[in-house]
Amino acid sequence: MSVALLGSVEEASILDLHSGALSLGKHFVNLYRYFGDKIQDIFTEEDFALYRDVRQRIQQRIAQVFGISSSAMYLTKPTFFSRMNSTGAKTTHDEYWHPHVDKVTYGSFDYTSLLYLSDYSKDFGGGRFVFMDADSNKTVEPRAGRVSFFTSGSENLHRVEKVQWGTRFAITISFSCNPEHGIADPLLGWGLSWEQGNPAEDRRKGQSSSCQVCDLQDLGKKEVKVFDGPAPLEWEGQGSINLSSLCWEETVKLVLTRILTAPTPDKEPLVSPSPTQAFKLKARWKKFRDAFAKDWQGVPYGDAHGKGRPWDGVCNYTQAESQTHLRALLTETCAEEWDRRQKCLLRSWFDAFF
Ligand SMILES: O=C(O)CCC(=O)C(=O)O
Ligand SMILES: [Fe+2]
Repeated sequence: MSVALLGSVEEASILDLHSGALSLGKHFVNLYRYFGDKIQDIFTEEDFALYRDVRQRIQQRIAQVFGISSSAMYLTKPTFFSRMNSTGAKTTHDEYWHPHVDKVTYGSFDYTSLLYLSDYSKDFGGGRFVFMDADSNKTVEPRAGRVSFFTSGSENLHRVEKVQWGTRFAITISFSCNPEHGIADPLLGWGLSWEQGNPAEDRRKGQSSSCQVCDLQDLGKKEVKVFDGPAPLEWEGQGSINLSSLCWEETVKLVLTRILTAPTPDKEPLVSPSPTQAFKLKARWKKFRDAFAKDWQGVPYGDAHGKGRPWDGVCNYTQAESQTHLRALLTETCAEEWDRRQKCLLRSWFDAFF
């Protein structure tokens, strides 16, 4: 399976190796469920090893930069490849450009990392990542091999500019400090034993799921047409999969491989902590809360950004509810994480090679 597969429909799309979720037009399909043991024609063990090694390398780097123990970080979900292009979003879950806080959107995230797989201004235009800061926005230009990482709370409100042309690939890999939110690395074998359950899902039982597995299971019952060759026009948007595109896009694989083999250079962090940062951040919490209320005035949060994004289960509430939730989150974070967070660098990035 592949990032290239993401190219089979013309809008923003995601591929989650953990759950097997792949967005196709207005739907999600579960690749593991769909392909069963044929998944071995699509993915290889090496693909999964590559993904796992990149994940480990990013995790170690985050731990090092933020001064925490790598063993206290747990891979959490959703973790996914994304593909964005300039074609208008077909569903609200494609609307990646809204300002958001990952902790609110995804629930379990404590640290977000984004590994970019294509170059701003060469492979695509627009599509820069913007930290929406109180004083001024700070922008990260995606570059193949660049990893941007940051704490997932409201100190890092952000958005992605709309992609103007070309195609932008990235992987979102996120970590939780709560072992309860941990998931295992994806394994090729999951595709073979999907019916017996997915170990990562089992570990999350009893927890409000932010993943789309339920939707996928429903979708799994529907017919998805698989064909070889170009998609007949009338199948477009009907969840068709082009088998000929089911291979790792070579450039993407190359980038991942180069990341693993290159030494990690020491680079200045994108944003350095300052003595006054703690004060600024406290103001930031308030500003965010106010901005949040204004931005989403009259818009049920779930409709605009939650229900439309099946992996955003955590956001399926109204604006008033989301504000209550956010307030609770702020209080909780202030109490439990504030000290730790303000001691940390809040953001950093490195280029894995170049
Ligand atoms: O792809 C990116 O640069 C960021 C995407 C993002 O903010 C998200 O998925 O939460
Ligand atoms: Fe985000």
